[in-house]
Amino acid sequence: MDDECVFYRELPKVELHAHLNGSVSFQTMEKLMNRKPHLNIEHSMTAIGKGQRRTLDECFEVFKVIHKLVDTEEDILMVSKDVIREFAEDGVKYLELRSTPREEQRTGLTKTNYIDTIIKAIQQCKSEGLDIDVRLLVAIDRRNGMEVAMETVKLAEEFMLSSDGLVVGIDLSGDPTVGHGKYFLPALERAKNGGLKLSLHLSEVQSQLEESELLLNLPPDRIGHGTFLHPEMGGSQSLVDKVVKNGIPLELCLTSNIKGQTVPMFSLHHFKYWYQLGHPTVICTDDKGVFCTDLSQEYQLVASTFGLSQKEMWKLSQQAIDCIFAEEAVKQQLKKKWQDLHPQVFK
Ligand SMILES: CC(C)=CCNc1ncnc2c1ncn2[C@@H]1O[C@H](COP(=O)(O)O)[C@@H](O)[C@H]1O
Repeated sequence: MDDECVFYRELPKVELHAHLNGSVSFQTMEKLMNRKPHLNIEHSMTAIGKGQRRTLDECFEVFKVIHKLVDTEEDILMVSKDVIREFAEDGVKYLELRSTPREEQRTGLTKTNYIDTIIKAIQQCKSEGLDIDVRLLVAIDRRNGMEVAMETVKLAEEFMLSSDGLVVGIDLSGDPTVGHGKYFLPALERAKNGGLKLSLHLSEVQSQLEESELLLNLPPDRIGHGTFLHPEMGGSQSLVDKVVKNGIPLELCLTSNIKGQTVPMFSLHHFKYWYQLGHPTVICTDDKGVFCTDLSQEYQLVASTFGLSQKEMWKLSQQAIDCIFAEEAVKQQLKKKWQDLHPQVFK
C-alpha cells in the first residue's frame, strides 16, 4: 500500500449512504454461494468489476440476484456483521446502514425479523468492541408502491421507539424510473412528523424536476445523489436554491454514478459543483460490494480527480459529522475522536 492509500485508510470517515445488500463483499458472497450452491450464482452476477459499466436496469437486476442469496435471518445476521466489520476496517467510525425490509415466505422471514436481525448485528458488533458507531435507516423501495411505503414507515416508527436509538430514519430508494415521488408524500410526511429523519434519493436520473420540487418541499434531511439538480445538468436554479436555503447535505457516490452511467466521467461529477458552492457534501460508497469499492478509495478518488489536498480531505471527512442522524452527543464524541486521531493521521 503506498502512502496515499495508507492516509485514506487511516483517515477517520463517516459513511452515510450504504445499502446493506449492495455492500456485501466478495468474501461474504463466497460464503453465501457456498450455503446455496443450487442457485448457481457466480460473482459476475453480483458485482460490477473494474472498468465495467452497466445500464441502470442491469444494476437493479444485480440486487435481485443478491436478494436470492440473502433470504434467511442467518444470512442477514452474517451479512450485516461482515459489512459493519469491513467498514470499521476501512477506517469508518460512524456508519448509517439502510435496508429494505423483506419477507420471504419460503424461509419464514418477516419484515419485523428482518429489521430485528440487523439491530442484533449492530448490537453484537458493539459488544465485540468494534470501533464504529452504527445506525439504521429503514428503506422504502419505490417499486413496492405507496401502501407498502406507509407500512414501512409504521414499522420504522415502532423500531425507532424500541431500538434504543438505533433506528433513526427513512430512506426512499429503488429504481428511480419506477413510481412517481408524489405517491410517497403521505408516508414521508408521517415519518417526518413522527421524528424519523429523511434521506431521499433525488434527481438520480434526468427529468425528475417536478418530483424533486415536490419532495424538496418536505424538506428532506439529506439527499442521495442529486445528480441532475443543478441547471448545468438539466435541473434548475430553483431546485438548487431550495437545497441551499435549507442546507440539505448531499450524499455523493462517485464510482456508483460512473458504473451506473448517470455520470459520464469522474471529472464531470457534480461533487465539483456543490463543493465549489461550499455546500455540505458527504462522500459515500452506495453499494461497496456491487461496485467493488470502499470508502477510502472513494476519498482518494475525489482528492485525485479534483486536486484536493490531504488537509482539505480531512476537513471534508470532519464536516460529514454534522450531517449524521444520530443525536448530538454522538456528534460531540465523533468530533473529539477526530481531534484525538489528527496527530496520528498526519504523523
Ligand atoms: C442502479 C445503481 C446505479 C444503483 C445505485 N443507486 C441506487 N439507487 C436507488 N436505489 C438503490 C441504489 N443502490 C441500491 N438501491 C436500493 O437498495 C436495495 C439493495 O439494498 P437492500 O436490499 O435495501 O439492503 C436495492 O434493491 C435498491 O432498492
